Amino acid sequence: MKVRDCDEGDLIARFVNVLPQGERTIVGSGDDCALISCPEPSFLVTTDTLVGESHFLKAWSTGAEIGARAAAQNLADIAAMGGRTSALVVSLVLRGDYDVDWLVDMVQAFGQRAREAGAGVVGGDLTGGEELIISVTAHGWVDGPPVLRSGARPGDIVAIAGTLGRSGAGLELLSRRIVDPSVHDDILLGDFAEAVRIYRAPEPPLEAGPIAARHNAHAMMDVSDGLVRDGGRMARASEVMLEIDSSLLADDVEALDAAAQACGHHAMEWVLFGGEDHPMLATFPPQVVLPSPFRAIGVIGAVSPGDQPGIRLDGQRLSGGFDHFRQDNS
Ligand SMILES: Nc1ncnc2c1ncn2[C@@H]1O[C@H](COP(=O)(O)OP(=O)(O)O)[C@@H](O)[C@H]1O
Ligand SMILES: Cc1ncc(C[n+]2csc(CCOP(=O)(O)OP(=O)(O)O)c2C)c(N)n1
Ligand SMILES: [Mg+2]
Repeated sequence: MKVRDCDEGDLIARFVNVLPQGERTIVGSGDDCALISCPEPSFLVTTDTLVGESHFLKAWSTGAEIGARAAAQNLADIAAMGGRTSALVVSLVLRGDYDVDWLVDMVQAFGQRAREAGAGVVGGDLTGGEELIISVTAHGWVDGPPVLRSGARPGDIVAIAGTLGRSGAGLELLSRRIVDPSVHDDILLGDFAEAVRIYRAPEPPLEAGPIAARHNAHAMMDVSDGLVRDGGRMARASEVMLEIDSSLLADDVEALDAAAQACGHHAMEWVLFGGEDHPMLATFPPQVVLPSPFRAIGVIGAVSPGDQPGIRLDGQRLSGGFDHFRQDNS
C-alpha cells in the first residue's frame, strides 16, 4: 500500500501504534499539544531536520536506519547537555508514492531509539512534498547544572566517548560503490560493517552525557560536523585552545584501516573531519579520573596573546569539516 492510498488519520494511527508513550507524558499524540511533566524548573529543547539526498539516501538506507538516524541525532543533542530526553515530536514531509510499510518501519525504528532512551514520541505533523524531510524536536531535562560548550578551561583534559570517523568512512565507501548500497548484512559487509552501519544509523553513547555531568565535566557537545569543526566551536565558545594529541586517536584510525586502504584515503582525515558519529566531546578538570566510556584525546590550552581560539593537532592548527553551505567539506 502507498501513502496516497491512506488518509492522514489512518497513517497517524499506524504510527501511534508503534510509538512509545514516555514516562513523563501526561497527554500524548492526538490533541492540539502533548502535555509533558517537567518537575525541574527548566527544560532542554533542541531541533534538527534531516533531508533526503542531504543526510541520507533512500537507496542506501532502509526506512528503519533512517528513522534510527533521525532519533539518534536529536537524542545526542540532549545528552550533550548532560541531559535525558523526555519527549520527541516528529514532522514528516512525504510523497504519495512511498510505501506505507517502509514508512511504518521508519517510524517504529525512530520510536525504538526513543524508547531505549526512556523518551516518548508524543506528536508531530504530516505534509506532502517532493523530498523526504524528517524534522524532529526533542525535549529533556538535566539533573543539576547543564554542561555547556563554553565551560572549557586551560588545564582541562579533552575527552571523547563514542566513535570518530566511522560515519565519514561509511559515506565514502557507499558513495564510491566500494560497498554495494543494497547490502545491509554485517557479515557480508565484513571489515566495512561498523563504518557503514554507523553512517546509516549513528550509535551515540547517550548515557555518557549524564555521566559526564555527574563527573563535573566543564564543557560538552556532540560531534556532528567533525571533531575539528565542532572542537573549534567549543574552543571559540570557551575562548581556549583544544590541543589534540594524534597518538590518542590511534584506535579510531586503526579501526578504519581496511576502509582507508580500500578508498586510498588517510583514516586520520575521517577521524578529524568526518561528522555524524555523534560522540560526546567533553572537557574535565585535570584532577578527575575520567569516567567510562570517556577516553582522553588531548588537553585544553590557553590562547596565546594575539592568537585566536581554535583546535590544534600536535601543535598544528586545523580547520575544516562539514558545512551545508560551503564547498570545502572534507
Ligand atoms: N534557524 C535558526 N535560528 C536560530 N538558531 C539556530 C537556527 N539554526 C541553528 N540555530 C542554533 O545554532 C546553534 C548551532 O546549530 P547546529 O550547528 O545545528 O547545532 P547542532 O550540531 O547541535 O545541531 C544551535 O544552538 C542552534 O539552535
Ligand atoms: C547522502 C549524504 N551526503 C552527505 C552526507 C554528509 N553530511 C550530511 S549532514 C552532515 C553533518 C551533520 O548534519 P547537520 O545538519 O549539520 O547536523 P547538526 O550539526 O545540525 O546536528 C554530514 C557530514 C550524508 N550524511 N549523506
Ligand atoms: Mg542542528
